[in-house]
Amino acid sequence: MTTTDYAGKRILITGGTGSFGHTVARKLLTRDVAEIRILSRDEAKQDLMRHELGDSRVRFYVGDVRDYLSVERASKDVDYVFHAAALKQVPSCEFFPMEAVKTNVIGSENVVRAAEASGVKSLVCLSTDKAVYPVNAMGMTKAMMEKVAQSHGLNNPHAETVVSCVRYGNVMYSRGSVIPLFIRQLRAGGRLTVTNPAMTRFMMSLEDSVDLVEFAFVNAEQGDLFIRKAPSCTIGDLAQALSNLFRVKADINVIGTRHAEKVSEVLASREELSRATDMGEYFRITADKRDLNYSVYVEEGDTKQTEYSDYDSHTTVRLSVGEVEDMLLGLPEVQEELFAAGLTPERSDAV
Ligand SMILES: O=c1ccn([C@@H]2O[C@H](COP(=O)(O)OP(=O)(O)O[C@H]3O[C@H](CO)[C@@H](O)[C@H](O)[C@H]3O)[C@@H](O)[C@H]2O)c(=O)[nH]1
Repeated sequence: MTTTDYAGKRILITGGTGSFGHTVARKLLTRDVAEIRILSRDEAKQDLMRHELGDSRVRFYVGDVRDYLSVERASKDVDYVFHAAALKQVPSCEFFPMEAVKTNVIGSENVVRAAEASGVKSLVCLSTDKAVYPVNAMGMTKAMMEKVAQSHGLNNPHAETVVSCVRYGNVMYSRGSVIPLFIRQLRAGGRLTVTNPAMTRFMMSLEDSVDLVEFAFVNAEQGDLFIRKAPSCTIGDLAQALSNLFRVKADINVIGTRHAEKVSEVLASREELSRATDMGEYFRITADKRDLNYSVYVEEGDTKQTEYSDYDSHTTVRLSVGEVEDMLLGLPEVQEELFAAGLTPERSDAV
């Protein structure tokens, strides 16, 4: 999709008041879009966003993806949908798994159904690496969301709406995540709560994640799932990089892993990679498009799977402490935090 493909189009962002929604909306407003709709539950956040963006092309719909009618209303006459509404916090989903089912699974099905009913051209659903070999309710429900998205094409060969998914790693400085937490702790004296210094996570900027969704809109065929290749770092190195930037000698307090955390994450499994296309910075993983008549397919085991290994945050390109500092310095939020602390946003030697 080129810039002009958005011209005159209506775009719906579910869960649109979050950091992803803000970034996408800002980007789209620089193009000639007819309308951006934000569907979300929190009217106060909507009001804040309305004032921040100050553009009459942005319209706000109070509603909940759990409620089909509210999704249907927001989807009417829409061309493209970014489905970002989700329960994303691992610990809260552990305590309230059925709430995760309602939003992430049933809510996503509502979004798919409403998109098809409204003749939407393309819908991209945002998923996470935690959906691969999931061990927590957040990941399990996101894995189910991916299945719901893929089954749309399987069950509707003449579907009008192309439904695809993208999987992210950790989006740096996202709300409630470890980077803003460590910064707060550094600015409050430097006692850092580190779960396990050896844990690794894929690191992506918000811009990278928005690019990934746009890539999906341009390239998606029914049921595709896209990932963007990403480097990783250990949480110990992340803590060290932030300590260096904020010139604070951190006092590391190892608190142990939280509910249902993994020591590393997998962005794509070996089984998926065996049917993926390497597109340079991205992988396209196609849906298994066989129907239920398995007997008509040639009986051949998939030997290719053994040639691949998981795309795992322990084995992908590993960032050094200095490289993590460079990535952090590229984030406007970290620059602002450094200015607020009276510091110059630049690399510094280990403290
Ligand atoms: O006080 C803390 C909190 C977290 N961590 C560690 O920091 C890493 C990142 O944690 P966090 O930023 O909370 O992210 P995740 O739990 O990995 O989950 C995030 O990343 C997912 C993608 O994998 C998103 O889907 C989720 O919404 C988002 O919360 C993990 O290794 C944590 O163990 C600490 O060391 N100390």
